[in-house]
Amino acid sequence: MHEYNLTPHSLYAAVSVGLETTTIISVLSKLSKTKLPHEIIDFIHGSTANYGKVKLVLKKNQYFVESPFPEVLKTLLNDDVISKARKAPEDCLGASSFAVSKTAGEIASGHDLLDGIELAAATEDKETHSFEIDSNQVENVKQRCLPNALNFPMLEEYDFRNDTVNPDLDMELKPQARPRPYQEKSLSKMFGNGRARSGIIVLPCGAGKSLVGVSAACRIKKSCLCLATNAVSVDQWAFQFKLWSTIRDEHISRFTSDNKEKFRGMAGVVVTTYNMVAFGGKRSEDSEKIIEEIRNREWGLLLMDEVHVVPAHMFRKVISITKSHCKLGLTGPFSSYNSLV
Ligand SMILES: Nc1ncnc2c1ncn2[C@@H]1O[C@H](COP(=O)(O)OP(=O)(O)OP(=O)(O)O)[C@@H](O)[C@H]1O
Repeated sequence: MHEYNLTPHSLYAAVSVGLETTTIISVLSKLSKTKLPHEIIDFIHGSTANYGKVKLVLKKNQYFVESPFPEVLKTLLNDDVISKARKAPEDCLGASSFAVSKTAGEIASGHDLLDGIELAAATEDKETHSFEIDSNQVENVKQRCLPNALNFPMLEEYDFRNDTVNPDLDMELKPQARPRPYQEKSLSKMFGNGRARSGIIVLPCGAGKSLVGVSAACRIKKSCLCLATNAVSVDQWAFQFKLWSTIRDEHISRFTSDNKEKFRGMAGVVVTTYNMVAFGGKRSEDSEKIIEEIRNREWGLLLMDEVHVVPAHMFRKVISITKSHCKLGLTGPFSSYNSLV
């Protein structure tokens, strides 16, 4: 007998991979022996209603919390962690004002998770309100927005096809690279609505996580920073990129203590280790230049190998040092959970 627990978190996980409130309810009703109690239906509605109302966006190397609903931003700013993470607005309108842009009524498109009136208002106005947050605080702000706290889970989707700011990378999957059905399935969850969703893909050892990572990078076609746990893994990843994709040699580089390669061109793939990025001590002149380049660039994809073995403090550090539109973690099944992560 299998027992499943319906929690705000499990429902958030479901909507974040594209399942809609109505689908969740109708499938549960179909599978249920008895009529679905009202409390359960209300619980599902309540747990999924806020998804999509708040978005985390990277623009010109700065992170913004965006929403078509200024009152939602005000609610978030009532929270201590978030209000401290907010960067002081540059205008003189004070802390209660938000930057308003006219471009992003699209926040609600593809989701039937906002109710009709809200949705109409959001798309009609095409007005988005936002405030900037400190990049070092991004992970803390995200945590505060989760269902067990303020319950406005932040949507992190990268509309890479419409990103005209960051240069494209000429990189395709080679014809002989044919992702297996389970690899394709994990990619389709990531790219479900034509955008790249951040998240973690869990596959068993030897199932071919590298091809999944390389395929994701080939779909996004923007600069990609790939983080591995050690120098041997860095070499393997660089090899896998060349094996499966058409990336040109000059567009891929390794950054380890032994190999400090630079890529030429506007966009490229850099493969390095968590340690190289997070290292806080004195660096050689060469390393300093490369790390500056890593810090200053807006990465389309941050590909993180073996995320389950990376300690939380290091994970936070690399996330705050590097600015990326989409973050993809790859890992094996969590057989022994690392309590630090
Ligand atoms: N779709 C595919 N078609 C052909 N070969 C594949 C495919 N996917 C993976 N492979 C091969 O399977 C092997 C294992 O792949 P990979 O090293 O990426 O696995 P992994 O999940 O990273 O394993 P580990 O957990 O040990 O790191 C490699 O030799 C790879 O070339």
